[in-house]
Amino acid sequence: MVVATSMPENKEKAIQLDLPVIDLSWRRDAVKKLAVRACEEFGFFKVINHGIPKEIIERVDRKSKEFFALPASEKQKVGPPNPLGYGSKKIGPNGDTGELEYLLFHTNPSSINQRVGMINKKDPKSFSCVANDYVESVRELTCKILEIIGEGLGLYDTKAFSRLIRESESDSLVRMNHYPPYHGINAEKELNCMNNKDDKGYRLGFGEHTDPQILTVLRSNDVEGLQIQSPSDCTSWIPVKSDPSAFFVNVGDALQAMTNGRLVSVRHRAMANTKRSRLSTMFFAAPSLQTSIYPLPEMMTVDNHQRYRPYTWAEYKKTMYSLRLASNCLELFRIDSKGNNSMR
Ligand SMILES: C=C1C[C@]23C[C@@]1(O)CC[C@H]2[C@@]12CC[C@H](O)[C@@](C)(C(=O)O1)[C@H]2[C@@H]3C(=O)O
Ligand SMILES: O=C(O)CCC(=O)C(=O)O
Ligand SMILES: [Fe+2]
Repeated sequence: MVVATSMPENKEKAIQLDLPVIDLSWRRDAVKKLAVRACEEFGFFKVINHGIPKEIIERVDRKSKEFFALPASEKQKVGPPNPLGYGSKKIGPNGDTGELEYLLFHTNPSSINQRVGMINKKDPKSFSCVANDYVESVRELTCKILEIIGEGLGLYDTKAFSRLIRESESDSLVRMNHYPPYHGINAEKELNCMNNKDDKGYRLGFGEHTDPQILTVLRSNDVEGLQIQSPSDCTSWIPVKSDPSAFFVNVGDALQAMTNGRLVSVRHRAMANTKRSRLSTMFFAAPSLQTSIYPLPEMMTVDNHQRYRPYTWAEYKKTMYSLRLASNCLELFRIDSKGNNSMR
């Protein structure tokens, strides 16, 4: 049910919407139908009863909080985000900025060990062990969700997506974002004069974009901020109610391409709250660099021609890193009904 609640002057409509919730303890038959429907309509859903032990989640939350509380000089020891490392306010290589700091790592255990070993010299393994345990549990959850989606789509090979993430060469990433609160004596007043804020005075934390990978699995603390673009209207943003006990799943560009546009890579953004820190952790599930991504034959029919040209994940990454955050990278790989592509 969609309800327009207000029409603020900044032209962005605030809408309320019941976002899809998938309970993994439900019957498989129901879960697969609902997951596919959610990915078609919103490109997004919330997962509850996911089975990831509370201790794994609590430990990663604690480590992330401890890391971001360190002095800047300590955090910088991780190295600048090129693109992996520790970053503050700068997002990507093309001038994008946001009110956040972050850690971005490859998910293979040695990548995390190498980079974070620099921080806690007394106990170099503690951050990496906690992060690696988290990554492995969330990788498993991601594969389970991808298999549910594969079944829901009626694929002959229901593991076609999950196999790419289980590969040892998978290029999956993990990101920890910290959106600090905005203090200062005149915080509220200053915010009212700032650009990059919404009608509640929240500042833009991470600007609008789609995720380029196959699937993103996100978890956050209880501070809201994530918003997804309404499927029916590109100027409306739907705030996602925070739920630290749940995971939030969104379709990425590669899954949109492999399903020939049936599942949608949703545009989303994160706002920074004025009063409290938002902490979020994302697992970006990606294939290996040499994997060829193309619409699966089962996703094409006489009425639905091939919508994207084949590309390797390495080619897509190169293109995406040449673009600004808000760009629509997948559009450059689209082909029309005559098979023409604008990039070639
Ligand atoms: C501005 C950029 C940051 C980004 C790479 C890009 O050139 C465009 C896509 C951005 C994004 C969004 C989702 C993920 O957070 C991310 C790690 C990714 O794979 O694509 C970031 C990139 C980044 O921060 O390096
Ligand atoms: O931090 C968040 O809540 C979302 C961040 C995000 O979308 C991203 O890092 O790609
Ligand atoms: Fe994202």
